[in-house]
Amino acid sequence: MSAVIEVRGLRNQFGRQVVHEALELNLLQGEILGVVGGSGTGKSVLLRTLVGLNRPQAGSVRLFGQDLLALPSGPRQALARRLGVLFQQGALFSSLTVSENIELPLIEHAGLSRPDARRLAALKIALAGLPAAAGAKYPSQLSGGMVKRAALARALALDPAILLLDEPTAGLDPISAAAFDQLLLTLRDALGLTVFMVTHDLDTLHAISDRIAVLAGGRVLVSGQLAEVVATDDPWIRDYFQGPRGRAAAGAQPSTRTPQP
Ligand SMILES: Nc1ncnc2c1ncn2[C@@H]1O[C@H](COP(=O)(O)OP(=O)(O)OP(=O)(O)O)[C@@H](O)[C@H]1O
Repeated sequence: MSAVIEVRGLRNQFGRQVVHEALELNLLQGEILGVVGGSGTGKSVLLRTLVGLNRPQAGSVRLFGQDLLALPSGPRQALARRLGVLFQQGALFSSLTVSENIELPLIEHAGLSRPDARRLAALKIALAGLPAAAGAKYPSQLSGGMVKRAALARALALDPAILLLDEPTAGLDPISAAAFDQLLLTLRDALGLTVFMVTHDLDTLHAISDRIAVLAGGRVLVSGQLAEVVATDDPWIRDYFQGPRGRAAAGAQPSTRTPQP
């Protein structure tokens, strides 16, 4: 399977703090990759680097074979538009309705007229599993789960090839989180998306990830299918996957899962 994102020799440093050192990662076409690691291991910084919001000190990020960091700003922004991002807090504009939040990139980047953008926004709202009436609401009028779906609808606005999600189920109750997991799986299958998902949610990892990458010590300690990762001899991995919550998540999963495309 081909890699749609290839990270090589990545170094990120803030002052004296080295967050990533010689980090290597592949995101494979059509997969859902779960990215885990202890707090502060640089998962969000990695996501921000992949979408061009953080410039690393060294290394390369190839998106669809093109070196993101070497491109001039115009082509770099065009390339980055093939990525849909769901940030940790949703990051919707609070002064705009849900529909207006989705219309904005359609008008700014795709050059659509306001009426066309509104029609397309309504489709994205439905795609994210929200009722049509949610379009006229402001983010503050939505539940946490609805905010996540609205942010997902916006991330899907420009028909991205890759979705990057920062803790998509954080703060959701278990039923809403499980519904969100299933939505991601459905969208991946229906739209042929590739998904990079930072998460602490063990249930999500078990339910929908095809592969898992574990960040530790500034690099990807291991990446592979769940069984391979769980078998890695590392204290953090053992505590994380085989602690009480890890065992509960493993026990809660049905024995069959949608196979990887
Ligand atoms: N712009 C920045 N300036 C300085 N330090 C930063 C910046 N962005 C991130 N950091 C630092 O980099 C480290 C990694 O941050 P990051 O948010 O990527 O961690 P994380 O793995 O996503 O953590 P969590 O699981 O708690 O969300 C942290 O110590 C953070 O303080």
